[in-house]
Amino acid sequence: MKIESVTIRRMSMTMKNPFTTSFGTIHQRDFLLATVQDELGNEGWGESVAFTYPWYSEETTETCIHMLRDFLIPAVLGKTIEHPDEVNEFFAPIRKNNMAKSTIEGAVWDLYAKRHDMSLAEALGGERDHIEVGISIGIEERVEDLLANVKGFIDEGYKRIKVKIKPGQDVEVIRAIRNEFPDVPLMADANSAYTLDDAEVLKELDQFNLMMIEQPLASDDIIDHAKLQRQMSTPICLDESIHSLEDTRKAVELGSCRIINIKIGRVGGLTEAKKIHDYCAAKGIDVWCGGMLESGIGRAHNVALTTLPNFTLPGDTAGSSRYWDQDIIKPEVVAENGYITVPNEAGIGYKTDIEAIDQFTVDKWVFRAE
Ligand SMILES: O=C(O)CCC(=O)c1ccccc1C(=O)O
Ligand SMILES: [Mg+2]
Repeated sequence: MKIESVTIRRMSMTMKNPFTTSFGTIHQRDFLLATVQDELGNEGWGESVAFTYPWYSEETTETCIHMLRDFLIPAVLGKTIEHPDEVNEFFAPIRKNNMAKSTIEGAVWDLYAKRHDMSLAEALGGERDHIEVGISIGIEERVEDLLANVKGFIDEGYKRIKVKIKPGQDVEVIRAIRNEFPDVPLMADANSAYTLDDAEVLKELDQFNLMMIEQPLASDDIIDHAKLQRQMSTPICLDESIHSLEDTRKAVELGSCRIINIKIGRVGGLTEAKKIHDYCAAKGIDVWCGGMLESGIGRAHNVALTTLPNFTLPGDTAGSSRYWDQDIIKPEVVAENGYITVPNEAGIGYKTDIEAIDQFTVDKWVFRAE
């Protein structure tokens, strides 16, 4: 298939509820959508998960626009591609910028699946017709509000509860949840808010039978995580530290984690995500699919990826209604009793709602092959 055109849209969607991490609160979700078109008029869609502020990683919406316009789109425009794995080869000379790369790569995967009349899940080699999902709950100032949120999501049937923690809002918060909900599958995500100096506090979390603690230490660290894992019985899960299969191999060899959160954007696309999945399957490391407060398009990619067999733990891909009053796909992603049914239709399997997309578009650029 020939890449005839690429369209980039800058989107801005208001979140139903603000989401607070150890870094701050997100009210407005600004992100990019990419549409790639082939010579037959088929269209594939991808989403950039970068935020406007570089708190989670160094990438931002603006750096993604720069990378896409000046390097990544020129690398694929007019090219004939047999399989989406080839996109990685075109991007190989360009360092890092994984979220920017993933925007196009994801769109090419969707295009490829549609062109071959398969679902994206099928194109990836997925095996499940439904996936188990959990929920990620932001920090609340009042523990009562957090407990009410936790209860609401347990009642909705989510398969595991993840809460954000930060220094000063950790052991007591988890204790309060455990007191109320002694058996709920529970985990904590620190988004790199601690250092090894906090090991004593982190070790206190061992008493609460958590499924895991996600990214307690620095976003670029695997050494200290290995030291911490040796002192803690709770499995460590890495998120921010893992950008590639190579990072995964090193973290696993060092013993820096026992679980990996795979985010398509963070690792540069579905091809790399699948490689990490396969490696972890061979090494007996469980993986789950992380979330980045995606719109329906990124969410659909997450659903498809999660159909691979080693996604053995519920991920963060909750239903659209957790994030949006109105999503940009039809139907929206629905989580029912903690399960999302994987769509059978070609590509991402959900229709893009172009009216809604236009409504949330604040800028748009079209690039055509010569
Ligand atoms: O619900 C979601 O999409 C995931 C929420 C979440 O935990 C998160 C949201 C934004 C940035 C980073 C993270 C994270 O997993 O660390
Ligand atoms: Mg995380």
